[in-house]
Amino acid sequence: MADELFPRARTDIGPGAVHLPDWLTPPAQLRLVEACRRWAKPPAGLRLVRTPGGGTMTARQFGLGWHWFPYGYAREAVDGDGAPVKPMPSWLAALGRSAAEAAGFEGEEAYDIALVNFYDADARMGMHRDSDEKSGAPVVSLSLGDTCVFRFGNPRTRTKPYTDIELRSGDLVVFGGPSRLAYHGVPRVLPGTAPPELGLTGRLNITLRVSGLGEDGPGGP
Ligand SMILES: O=C(O)CCC(=O)C(=O)O
Ligand SMILES: [Fe+2]
Repeated sequence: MADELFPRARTDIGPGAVHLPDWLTPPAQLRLVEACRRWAKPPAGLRLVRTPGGGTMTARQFGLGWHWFPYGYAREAVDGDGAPVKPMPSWLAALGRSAAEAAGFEGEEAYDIALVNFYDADARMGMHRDSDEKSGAPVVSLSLGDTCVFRFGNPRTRTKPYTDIELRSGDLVVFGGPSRLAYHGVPRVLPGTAPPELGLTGRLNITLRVSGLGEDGPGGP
């Protein structure tokens, strides 16, 4: 949605947390959506995530490189079909690196996890911290499709202070440093706001992360 006179500005949303609007070009967005459609198919494809309390997450998910489950990482879809997780493509790892650099971070560790969430119109994500990784490298978050409200808080409490921002297709958020373990969530998706050329009903979010779990994971040497 390019409905402003002025481009949206790069904004700090916390110490070490930055929002870079329109970071992905429209063709790059389309390539990522097409790739997500391929990866989302079985084996180890898009699944409903059950939480230990007996609930289900409303966003459906799959991983590349490592499989996230509540609450840890495995090399197989241990809470899904049990199949080996698909490898993390080197081009996606490189995209993670360049996104972190665009946000002002430098680091040597390779991005070896992609977690992809698919939100339909009613899906949300409660306030949580990304705390199952063993590395302090910044989390890179790419948004595709429908706009959402993204709530970015602080590392101490899942309540205020927090900032609500709109994430649109192509936007990048990177959070590291003092905000690496900040609580964040997605209170709502704005249905029907995806760029029409993506042909996507809903929202995809890709977070790229460094596992810190070692070299010999899927897609490793
Ligand atoms: O969908 C988003 O923007 C956030 C996703 C997220 O927080 C996560 O996957 O841990
Ligand atoms: Fe998260």
